[in-house]
Amino acid sequence: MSFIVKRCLSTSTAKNAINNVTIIGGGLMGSGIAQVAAQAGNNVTIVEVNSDALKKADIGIAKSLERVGKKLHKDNPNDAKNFVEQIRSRINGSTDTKSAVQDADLVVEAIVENMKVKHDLFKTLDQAAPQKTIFASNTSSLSITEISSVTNRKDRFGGLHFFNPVPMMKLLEVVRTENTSDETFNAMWNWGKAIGKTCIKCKDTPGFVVNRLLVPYLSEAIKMVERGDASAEDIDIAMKLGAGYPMGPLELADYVGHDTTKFILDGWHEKFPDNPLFEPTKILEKFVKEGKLGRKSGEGFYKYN
Ligand SMILES: C[C@H](O)CC(=O)SCCNC(=O)CCNC(=O)[C@H](O)C(C)(C)COP(=O)(O)OP(=O)(O)OC[C@H]1O[C@@H](n2cnc3c(N)ncnc32)[C@H](O)[C@@H]1OP(=O)(O)O
Ligand SMILES: NC(=O)c1ccc[n+]([C@@H]2O[C@H](COP(=O)([O-])OP(=O)(O)OC[C@H]3O[C@@H](n4cnc5c(N)ncnc54)[C@H](O)[C@@H]3O)[C@@H](O)[C@H]2O)c1
Repeated sequence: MSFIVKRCLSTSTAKNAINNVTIIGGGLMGSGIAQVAAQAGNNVTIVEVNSDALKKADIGIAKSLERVGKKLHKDNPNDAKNFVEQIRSRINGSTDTKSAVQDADLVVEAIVENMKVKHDLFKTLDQAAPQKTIFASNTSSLSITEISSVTNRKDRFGGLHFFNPVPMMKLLEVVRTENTSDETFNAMWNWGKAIGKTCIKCKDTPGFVVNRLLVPYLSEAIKMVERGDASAEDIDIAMKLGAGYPMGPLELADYVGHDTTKFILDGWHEKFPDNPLFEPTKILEKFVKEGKLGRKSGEGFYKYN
């Protein structure tokens, strides 16, 4: 990843309305979104809070691309290496939000799940980005309408909700608000298809489709551990072997990140206090307080090295 924002003309995506994509936040999700966009031929800029965070994103992307490259070029390590380098060369890093959106056709926000922090960011972005730029949030649970309310481009604003790990998960939820124009929705939808995802259309309802079903399931599994109904390991084995899920719910909660799940549940509990599905869980409180955020911090229900 180059640390200087420098655009080059991409011929492979000339027919596509969206060529230049800026991703704000290069964490778990942002780095995956940057990777798949670059793999599809987009010029990508990742914005992070400092150069260490950019370096971490770059390392994560390189590791993930190596796995993809090995599969694509099984018999030719040189081609695999070139593949990784070619995709990485399309990704730039920046710590300057304003200059990083100057040429953007699309900005995808993937920062912390907190309305105030997202509002502060989008106010800045709205002033800095050209009129044509479409804004999208990768929020897991917040209202896209509410996030967009601080901008003057509510018609050019929607949700693009990816799944973790982005390079492997095929789904993209494309969310439109009452204000999202047809043109914006179609551009987001076509971009989703161009980067290889299967898109579904969602209204701006809490959790869209997947998280409205998944988060209460994860939360109930955590409460089962709290109640001592079964161990984390046994619950995970049960759901893998008894329900055919690729990961058990506690493994998956570690994978998603306990800070993210806690933000989602807290937000919904505040908005819908009578819904028992959104009641806070003691284990999540404790994990987040202790910095045990799951796989990304090295520990959650399980330990990772
Ligand atoms: C909360 C949010 O808003 C919404 C969400 O994101 S909810 C979370 C949604 N995600 C899920 O439910 C994930 C469920 N888990 C899975 O689908 C699978 O366990 C998994 C794809 C993550 C990993 O698969 P698994 O078989 O367990 O492990 P592993 O053998 O390491 O990987 C399988 C393949 O994926 C590839 N892979 C896994 N992660 C990868 C990554 N980050 N980059 C590139 N390739 C990757 C591996 O190279 C491997 O490829 P191969 O089979 O061709 O060799
Ligand atoms: N974790 C998941 O499984 C998942 C899945 C889908 C959607 N989401 C959503 O995606 C968003 C990001 O989640 P994540 O898991 O990638 O979080 P993360 O903590 O891994 O990454 C967030 C990144 O944003 C950076 N950041 C924070 N403020 C910033 C700013 N003002 N400018 C630039 N960078 C900034 C942080 O340094 C961090 O690296 C959240 O809204 C979350 O709800 C998460």
